[in-house]
Amino acid sequence: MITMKDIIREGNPTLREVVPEVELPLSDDDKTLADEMLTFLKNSQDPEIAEKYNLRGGVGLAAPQLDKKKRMIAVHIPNMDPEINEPTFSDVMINPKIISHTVQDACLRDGEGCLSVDREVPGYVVRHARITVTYTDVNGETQKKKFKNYDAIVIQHEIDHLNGVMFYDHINKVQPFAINKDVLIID
Ligand SMILES: O=C(O)C[C@@H](Cc1ccccc1)[C@H](O)SCc1ccccc1
Ligand code: NI
Repeated sequence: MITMKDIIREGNPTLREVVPEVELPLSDDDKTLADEMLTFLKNSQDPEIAEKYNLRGGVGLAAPQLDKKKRMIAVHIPNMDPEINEPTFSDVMINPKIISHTVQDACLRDGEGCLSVDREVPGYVVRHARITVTYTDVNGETQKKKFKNYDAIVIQHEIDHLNGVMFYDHINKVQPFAINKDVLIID
């Protein structure tokens, strides 16, 4: 079971590497890794399990955060409507690629954090408002999906991890909350 001790922190050079594609068809080890990554996110969102194992809540996790140099990310985004128990999106994305995006940008009003960063870094993290992503799923099927709003932000945060990019790289160093007027602010 993945716990916080398995997640590498900023300063580890792996977080700054562009990691290679996952070889297909998936090996048994990679299938196990994919399953464990998604299970970590579900555990981290379960109050009892998270407390028992001292897990930080996460909606996304990239293999390099586990010191695994592979282009693999897990995403498990709960529905904001507490009445709806189903996540808005939950999958492991292998060799994900943003094939198109809007000119319009977006950012989270509250900024971003990272399981590999044990500090607050305030500021707007400006990203594409909507993206189209292709990836291979754990069954070897090619997927092409469109994402917007929070889901698009999370997936871009995770794909950044495959390219050695940290969320604070996107924050304006001089004016962290300066954004141009047509950037969509997501609550
Ligand atoms: O470190 C990671 O990659 C996982 C991040 C992803 C993320 C953070 C902020 C904005 C978008 C994506 C964790 O999910 S950070 C913890 C968290 C948990 C719930 C909601 C927002 C952030
Ligand atoms: Ni992160």
